[in-house]
Formats: sequence, C-alpha cells, structure tokens
Amino acid sequence: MSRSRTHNTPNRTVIASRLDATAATSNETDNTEETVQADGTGQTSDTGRTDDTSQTDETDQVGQTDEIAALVRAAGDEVVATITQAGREDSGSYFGHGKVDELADTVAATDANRVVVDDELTPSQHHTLESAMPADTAVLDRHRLVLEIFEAGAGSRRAKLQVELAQLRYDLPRLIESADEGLLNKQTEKGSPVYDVRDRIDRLERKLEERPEPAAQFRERRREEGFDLVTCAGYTNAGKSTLLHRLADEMSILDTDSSSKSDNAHSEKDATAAVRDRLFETLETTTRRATIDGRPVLVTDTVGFVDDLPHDLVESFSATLSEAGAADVVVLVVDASDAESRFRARLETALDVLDAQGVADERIVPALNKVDCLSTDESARRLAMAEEQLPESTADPLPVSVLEETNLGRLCETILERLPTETADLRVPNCDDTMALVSRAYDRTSVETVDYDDTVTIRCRGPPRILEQLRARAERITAEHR
Ligand SMILES: Nc1nc2c(ncn2[C@@H]2O[C@H](COP(=O)(O)OP(=O)(O)OP(=O)(O)O)[C@@H](O)[C@H]2O)c(=O)[nH]1
Ligand SMILES: [Mg+2]
Repeated sequence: MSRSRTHNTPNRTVIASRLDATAATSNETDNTEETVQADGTGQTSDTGRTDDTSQTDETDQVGQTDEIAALVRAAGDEVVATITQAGREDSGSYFGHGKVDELADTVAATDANRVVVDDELTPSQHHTLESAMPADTAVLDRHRLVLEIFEAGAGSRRAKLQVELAQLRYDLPRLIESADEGLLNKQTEKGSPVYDVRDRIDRLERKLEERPEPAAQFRERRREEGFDLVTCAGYTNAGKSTLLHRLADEMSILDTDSSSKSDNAHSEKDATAAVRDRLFETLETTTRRATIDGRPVLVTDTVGFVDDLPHDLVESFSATLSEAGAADVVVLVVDASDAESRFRARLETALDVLDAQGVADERIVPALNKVDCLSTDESARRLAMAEEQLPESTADPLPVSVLEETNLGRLCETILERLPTETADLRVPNCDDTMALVSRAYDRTSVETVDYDDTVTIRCRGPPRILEQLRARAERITAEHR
C-alpha cells in the first residue's frame, strides 16, 4: 500500500502531527493554530532531537514531534519538513481543510514522497488524506510506520510471518476503503485484491498456529531446571540492550541461547557507540544465560515500549509483555535524561504496563539510566521524582550510567536481593550419596553452614525450586539409609 523508494534512496518524508492541546502555548481560541517547519535545503541532520527544536521557539510543542521524527529515521527515511496543528481532530480528513492543502503544498515544495501522521488514522481519513496529496505520495500513520520498521528488522521466520500478518490485517480495511465499487463487488472472487489479502491472512494465521511460540516453551524448560528469570523492560532507547551487554561482565554471562540480528549488531556498535537516539533497535526478545552470585539466571532483553501503540500490533510486543509477566525480577530501565515531564509520564506508563501484566511491585528493580547526561542536581531531582512515583514495595530506584558503568555492581546486588530466595536446613545420614547432595547444594545455592557428624546438616539459601529439589533428594537418601 505504501510506496517506498529503493533501499539506496531514503524516502523523503513530511511529518504531520496534531499537537496535544495542553502543550499548545498560544492562541487557544480556534482549532487551526499551527507551527510549520520546513528547512530550506530539504536536509535534516541525523542527530535526533535537536534538529526539530532549532527551527522554532515553541520548543514545548515541537518537543512532541521528537519521537515520531526518531521513528521516521529508524525506518530509514529523511525528514524534510514537519507540520503541526493544534486543536480538535477533523473526523473526515484528520486535519482541517486549510491544513490539508498546506500539507499537499509542502509535499510538492520539498519533493517529498511520504507523509507520516503521528497518530492512528481511520481507514477513511487515510483515504481522504492520501487522495489530497500529490500523485504517488504515500500516507502512513504511526502504526503503519512501526510495522515497516519491524518488517525491515524481522530476523526469524516466525517474526517475518507475524509482521506480514500484522501488516495485512492493518491494510485490509484501508484497501476496502479505497477500492471502487466494482472491485468491492468482486471481493469474494479469487484474484481480486481484497480476496487475496483475506486469503493470505487465513493462511498466515494457520501457519503461525502450527508453530508454537518458542520463547514460552524455552522459558518453562529453563524454569524446571531451576533458572531465575530476569527481564529488562522499558521504553525504546532507554538503554536496555546496552545494559544487558554491560551486565555480561558483572554477571558473567556464559552463553547466548538465542540472539537476534539487531542484538549482535548492538554488541559491536556498543564499543564505539556515539550517544544518539536509536529507536526500536531490538525487535525480538533475546535471552542469555548468566550467573549472579552463583545462581543461574536467564536474562531477557525485550522490545521497547513506545507511546500510543496497541500491544497486539506485533507479536514481539506481546512477547515482551509475557516475558515481563513471567519474570522473577523486572529491571525497569528508564531514560533519566528525558525532560522531567516525559520522564514522569514514561515511568507512570511503564509501571501501568507492568501492573497490567501482573508483575508484583516487589519484583520491580527501577534503574534510572543515562545519569552521565545530567548534572548532580538534575540527577537528584529525577531520583526524588521516581521515589515519589514508585510504589513502596519496588526496590529503591538506582541512578545508573550504563555507558560509564556507574552503579552496575549495586544494580546486580539489588537484582539478587529481589530474586525469590528461601533458606533450607537439610539433615541426612552421613553416607556417599550425601556427598553428592552437598556438592549439588554448593553448585546451585549459597551454602551457609555444613555440620558433619553421624548426620550431615546443610543450611543453604537459594531459589525455592532448587531447594525443593534438594529437600526431595535428602528425603530419598534418608529413606534409603533407614
Ligand atoms: N549517555 C548515555 N547513553 C546511553 C546509556 N546507555 C545507553 N545509552 C545510549 O542510548 C541509546 C539506546 O540504547 P539501547 O541499549 O539500544 O536502548 P534499548 O532500550 O535497548 O532500545 P530498544 O532496543 O529500541 O528498545 C544508545 O545510543 C546507547 O548508546 C548511558 O548510560 N548514557
Ligand atoms: Mg534494545
């Protein structure tokens, strides 16, 4: 549906956004208040948020288009202009008529081939807007843009099928909206576009049903083996993957069970990474084995949250949420270098998302990342804000800088403190089998004392599931030597 230029030529994209009325700073009287920025050269710098704000004084308003601009760049496009309008949505064409004309003029003047609208458009709004643009201009909304980013980054066969399915489900009502009557009459006929899309959707759904979600199976198996599950969650660009990579040293990450293309790319880039926004770097969850103070742990890196996207849009979002729901500890990574209002809003949303997944507050370890970008005062203010916002039973928020490796040791200690831990006293007769039990206890738990006499008493602390196994083994030994 959307026409793209070839891989070598980035799309020239105009961003069109309706501003949140509460952030609109002037002229509250009508619904046509606007800010237009188009840079004369049609060039846009690649450094993220600063290019938007440099062209206007109304930084509050324009700050709202930062994220969509970063998403457009994540899709490989060039932003050639940004058009904003404050006020109510027009139900027919989303923007008011004057604004639609202006958008069309801007597209023509900047030789753009795409318009990205920072919201979800109804099928009819999409059709009306696209029809009003110069020929061969594709109109995409935020959801479609995200699907495109996932399409480009999908690594596994399953992810590819999922993204294709999500795109077709998204496109179908829009295809019907733009089809003429003759075509619609033929929608039950084989070979008509609508029929073909429906048919492909059916086939994809069946294919995906035949392939059970691998992560869930893998997780259950590892849990049975006594692994604790730690998940890094949070907004896109917060630093989750960088953290996982750095924790590898602290936690002695042993092995990679599965890895996505983007994660490997990350590892290499991290060494020299210039600090810039990179949205949706991780497009599939990635799990690694680690040991933390002798405890075997699975650490999962997840797909970042982004505002205003339904979590069922792509399976990798829902997989991310189910990883968080299943985890023993969720490290909630928050970008502390965000402006205060965004920092607060994102922390709030992230907590709501985790809560909706049934993640108990005491399982959350909040890490306020990128404090290297903040002054001591700013950092203290973010910490105070987080302390005020976080429920009482989460771990205390920790200011960290993953890049400068500040406070990572403390973060590991906090994770360890929050892993489910019990103490067991095992009493067994002193025999050969007991030595194997002691050795197993040393391997899988933290052994506090061992007293050797006629009976051997072992006091150890560790994951409940492992202690259960050790108790069962101790009972078997005792029964066999009675
Ligand atoms: N200044 C600073 N930048 C950081 C820090 N940690 C990560 N970054 C940068 O933030 C950007 C995003 O980091 P990622 O690790 O890709 O973020 P993510 O949360 O995995 O993002 P998604 O995979 O998109 O969800 C990168 O450019 C990192 O180099 C930090 O402590 N300080
Ligand atoms: Mg990532």
